[in-house]
Amino acid sequence: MSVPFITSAPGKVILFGEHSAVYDKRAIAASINSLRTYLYVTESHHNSSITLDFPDIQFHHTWDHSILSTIPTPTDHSTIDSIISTHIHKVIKASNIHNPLHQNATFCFLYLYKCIIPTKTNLQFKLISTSPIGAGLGSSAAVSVVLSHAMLYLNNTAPITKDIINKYAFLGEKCIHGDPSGIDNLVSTHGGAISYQKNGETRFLTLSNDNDLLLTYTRVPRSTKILVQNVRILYETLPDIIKPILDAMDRIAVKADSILSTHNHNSTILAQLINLNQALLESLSVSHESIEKIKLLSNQLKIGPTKLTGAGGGGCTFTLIQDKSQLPQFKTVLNDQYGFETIETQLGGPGCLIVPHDKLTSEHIEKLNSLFQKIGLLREKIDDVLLPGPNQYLSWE
Ligand SMILES: Nc1ncnc2c1ncn2[C@@H]1O[C@H](COP(=O)(O)OP(=O)(O)O)[C@@H](O)[C@H]1O
Ligand SMILES: C[C@@](O)(CCOP(=O)(O)O)CC(=O)O
Ligand SMILES: [Mg+2]
Repeated sequence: MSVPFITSAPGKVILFGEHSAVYDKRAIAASINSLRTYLYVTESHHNSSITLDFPDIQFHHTWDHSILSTIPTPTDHSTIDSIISTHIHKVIKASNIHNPLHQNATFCFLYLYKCIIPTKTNLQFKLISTSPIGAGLGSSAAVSVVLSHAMLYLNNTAPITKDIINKYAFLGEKCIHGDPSGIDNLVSTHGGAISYQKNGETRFLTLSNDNDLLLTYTRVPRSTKILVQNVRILYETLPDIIKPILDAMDRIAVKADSILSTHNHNSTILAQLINLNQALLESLSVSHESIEKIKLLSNQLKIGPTKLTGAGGGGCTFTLIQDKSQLPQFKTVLNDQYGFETIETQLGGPGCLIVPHDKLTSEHIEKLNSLFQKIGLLREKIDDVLLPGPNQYLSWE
């Protein structure tokens, strides 16, 4: 068997079009080159079993394969089958898994497992992330991508393409989100910057180098699935009012696409589009007082426009940095007065990557075994061993 090996996928920022993307409107998102999710797959110590070790959400579980074989194998890999879903929920209940984060992750894992590698056993899946979870940075998509990539590698029956990884990652997002647009898994699979419309054209964009953003993590937990459901209720209750709002969000993303597709990015108009998109998201009740605090402060200090990213309700914002003179004060107030975490990052990093079994040396394996044993590691410590880039320790491909 081709273990151990490791896969990884980036987090993402939705620059324009979250929520409206679910209604087939255009959206623009980009990967984050410094925040990634990693999946280390090794042989399991428990015979004929599957073990999940997800320390970021304090979840660890082992199933004997006889339990998993009670779940039927899906035939259609493009949608969630209700009968199979019922069987998986029965296994989750019988396994006494009650925490919603654990249930989401388990359902996603088991559905993809039954689709891609239903007969494989004696495997352990260890997953860690440097990206905040449930924060609007696409952690659910990154989990879906690393699991899909790993299982397709274990299946080893067909060439692995980014398109097939994305297809299964979209299925994984459906397990966690319920009604995803597909933009999160697409950006986490391919990396870079993407202009996307669910039933329209997908275009890869080239971001200019001066895309300095400050990410601010409010530490306010929230569930994308619930936030997306709430917008759906609003849409079905007041369609004549909500449809024009979604149409306006679409036009903002289309305008931003036209600006980002040229080389002289008009930052004044981009700033206006960011502010307009944020205002429309507030009209859908997906903002939060923590987000408003960051937006007001960035305006007061004339840093640049601030907008929530992802489903909202807390989570993260991004601020397009147009004037750095007050940036130290901005970060100090956010960190010390509000207790938020600020992350300076670049957009447009690589998508999903793998270090296959034959590219891991015994030294690499020793280091990975030690790293994945530890919990609560600082982001820098994880990056030193795992982060892909010009000075990478592992041979990512
Ligand atoms: N590092 C991780 N370990 C285990 N599960 C994770 C991890 N990151 C994300 N998840 C799963 O994804 C879910 C969060 O998805 P979601 O609510 O869409 O937030 P996000 O905005 O981060 O995508 C969690 O409930 C959990 O099931
Ligand atoms: C709200 C939405 O537009 C983005 C969700 O992003 P996240 O899961 O909060 O990172 C949903 C979607 O596009 O699938
Ligand atoms: Mg998500």
